[in-house]
Parts: sequence; C-alpha cells; structure tokens
Amino acid sequence: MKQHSSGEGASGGGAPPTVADKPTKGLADVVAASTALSDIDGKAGRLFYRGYDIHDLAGRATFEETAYLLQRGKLPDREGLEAYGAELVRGRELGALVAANIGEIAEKQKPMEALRSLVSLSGADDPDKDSIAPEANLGKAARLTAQQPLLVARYHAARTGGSVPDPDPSLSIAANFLLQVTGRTPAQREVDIFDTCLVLHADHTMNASTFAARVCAATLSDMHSAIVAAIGTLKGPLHGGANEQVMKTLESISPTGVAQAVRDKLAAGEKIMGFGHRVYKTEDPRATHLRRMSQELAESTGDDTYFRMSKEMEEVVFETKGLYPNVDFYAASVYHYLGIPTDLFTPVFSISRMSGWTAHVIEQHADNRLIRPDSEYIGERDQKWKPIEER
Ligand SMILES: CC(=O)SCCNC(=O)CCNC(=O)[C@H](O)C(C)(C)COP(=O)(O)OP(=O)(O)OC[C@H]1O[C@@H](n2cnc3c(N)ncnc32)[C@H](O)[C@@H]1OP(=O)(O)O
Ligand SMILES: O=C([O-])CC(=O)C(=O)O
Repeated sequence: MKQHSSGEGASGGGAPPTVADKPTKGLADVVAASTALSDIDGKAGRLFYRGYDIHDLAGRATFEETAYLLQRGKLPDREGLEAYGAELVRGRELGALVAANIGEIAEKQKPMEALRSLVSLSGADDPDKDSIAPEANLGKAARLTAQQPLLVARYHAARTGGSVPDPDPSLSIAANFLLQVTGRTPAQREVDIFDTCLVLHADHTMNASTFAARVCAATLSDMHSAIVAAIGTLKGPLHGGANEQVMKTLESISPTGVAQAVRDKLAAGEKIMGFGHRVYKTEDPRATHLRRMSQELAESTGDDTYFRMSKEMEEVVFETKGLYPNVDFYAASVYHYLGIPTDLFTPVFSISRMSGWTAHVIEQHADNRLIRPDSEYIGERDQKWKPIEER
C-alpha cells in the first residue's frame, strides 16, 4: 500500500511501511518488460536465447551467430551469416572522434569509464545517429557489436604504449580480440573457448544493465545513449564488475589458506564476489560451462592454482552460505588463463553483452511505452517554510 493512500505520513504517528520492508525491494520478481530474447528458469537452472537452450548453443554456435540470433530474430543460414560477417567487418571502422581522443581517455580513465566515453564518441560519428527507425537500429546494433572489441583493444594499446594489428577480416571476433590483446596468435582451442564465453554472456533477461538500456531507449532516446547507460551499469561490482573482483580475491589469498580466508570474509559479513544470483536458485547453467573450460585451460597451461582455489572457494561458500557460483566466478580464471589483463574482464563482458543490449533496444523501440515506475515517499511531511536566518 502506498503511504499517500493510507493517509499516514511521518507526522501521522507510527512508522509507515517502507519499500525496504517489501519483497519487491530492488524490483525483485517484478516483471518490467516483455521480451522474446531470453528466458530463465531460475529453479531448474536453465537459460534460453530465443528458445534455444544455452547448453545447445555453448560450444556449437559462434558469437557472430548468437548476435545475429538475438538482433535479427533467428539463427542465420550460411548466406545470412556471411552477409552479417561482412557487415561487421565494414562496421567496425572507428570514427574520427574516437581516434582523436582515445589517447587522452586511455591516460585518464579506467577501462569501463573509457568505454562509456568511447561509445558515446562513436555515436557522434555514426551515420544513422539521428534515427531510431528499425533499419537504422539494425545497422547500429551490428556496428556497436563490431566496434566494442576494437575499442577495448585500441584502449589497451593506447595505455600500454603499444599498437594493435588491424583486425583480420578472415578471423572471428574472438580470434581477433585475443590476438590484439595478448599480442600472440592464440591456439584454436583458446579461440573456441573464448568464443563460447562470448556466447554465454550475450543476454540474460532483465539484468540491471539491460534494464538500464531499456529505460533509456523507452524515452525514445537513441541506441548509443542506451548503450552508454548499460555500460555504466555493467561496471558495478554487484553486476559485471564482479568478474574482476573475483580475480582480485583469488590473487589476494594464499593458495593454501583458501577455506580459512573465505570463512573469515563471510564471518566479517563480506560478500564473496562471483556468488549468488537474483534469479538462479541453483547452479547458473553458464557456470557449468565456465568451470569446465577453466579446468581444461588449467590442465593445458600446466598451472591449475587458480582453478583449484576456485573449486575450494566454491565448496566453502556452498557449505557456509548455500550459494552457487554465478557467471562471473569461473569466467575470471578462464580469462586469466587466456592471458587477458584482469582489468579488461568486465570490458570483455561488455563485448558479449553488446549483442543482447542492442537487441533489447530494438525490441523496446518496436513496441514502446515509457518506463516510469512509482516510488513510495518516506520523507517528512507538512514542513513549515522558514527564512534562511531562522533555520
Ligand atoms: C553478471 C552478474 O551480474 S551475476 C552477479 C554478479 N555479482 C556478484 O557476484 C556480487 C556478489 N553477489 C551479490 O552481491 C548478490 O548475490 C547479487 C547482487 C548477485 C544478488 O543480489 P540479491 O538478489 O539482491 O541478494 P542479496 O544481496 O539481498 O543477498 C541475499 C542474502 O544472501 C547473501 N549473499 C548474497 N550474495 C552473497 C555473496 N556473494 N557472498 C555472501 N553473501 C551473499 C546476502 O548477504 C544476503 O544475506 P542476508 O539475507 O543474511 O542479509
Ligand atoms: O541476470 C542478472 O541479474 C545478472 C546476470 O547474471 C547477467 O547479467 O548475466
């Protein structure tokens, strides 16, 4: 019940109920939009993109096919995929504003802040920047998906004083990115694993960053503005920023003292990053794949320290709190084994989620209504105005 309708304000005696007392705090279980993009069964631990089980897509669909599926509504046939691939290659050219500013941005901004700025700048150079028509949105979705890995790679090169090779049009997004960021030609199995990571992170119903994108898009603002809102939202450690924090935790504790360190953190009331989820009440299906890939890379690199530590953390957190790892937990050790710098883990998440965010903006614009929830007033009432000298 809203405070106004009860007629009981702060001055009306008795503490009024607040949203904090309600099960919907943080909009838990509130259905905020209809979508045909992804679906989660949180009790069974299942995830679907446009009706396809994530377990069927992981290791089979490429990231490019997945992006097409989300943005264009169906899995592409060979011709459709080739045409989409060519569109991605054409669309990844970065504009003049990005080129002119990336050096200074790389000096002054951390990776997710930099991406927020760079995507905003690239919007100014987009040929369809003033349109939210369906065709313009489809083109922008492809360009944003193609440009994001290049923005991350060029940012990394700018801050390290290096240079990146231009993307090879015959290689996938995953292969080009690994090559550009690690500076070495990745093994095919590493490319396949990274590509699967991109597929696993592509979309996830009404997660916080997607919601932010849809709220922005629902004002009939443009796609780049919505993506800037999403990037700022993904950055936080309760959302996409958790993958970087997982790696920092692994690096900060002794491999022989994992159980004690985790128990101490929990006893001190700390959250263990990479665990818990608003929707999954069982294993996150993406974590199943990421755990397996982390183990495989640990074995192939001959250094299983972070995988063993992760497994032990998982056991202790489950025993102590009954919490399961989420997508961010094993992604951390996978990216580490692939040679990706820790502070680029969340940018990597954004490379993948760009496909989902842009598809949600298209969906929002296609059947729009302003998103404007209500709030519950819990402040003072009937305040009497006093001139400044009397306060
Ligand atoms: C891609 C993604 O965004 S996946 C999520 C990435 N985020 C993280 O990994 C950060 C750590 N996890 C969390 O903070 C939470 O589990 C969230 C944000 C993911 C979900 O949040 P909510 O659904 O709001 O759950 P909330 O934070 O209220 O937690 C419920 C209870 O579980 C506890 N809890 C939840 N997650 C954790 C955790 N990782 N470590 C320790 N305790 C936890 C809370 O302390 C709380 O306990 P209490 O009831 O005794 O106060
Ligand atoms: O759905 C969520 O709340 C967070 C998440 O796992 C994701 O965005 O992939």
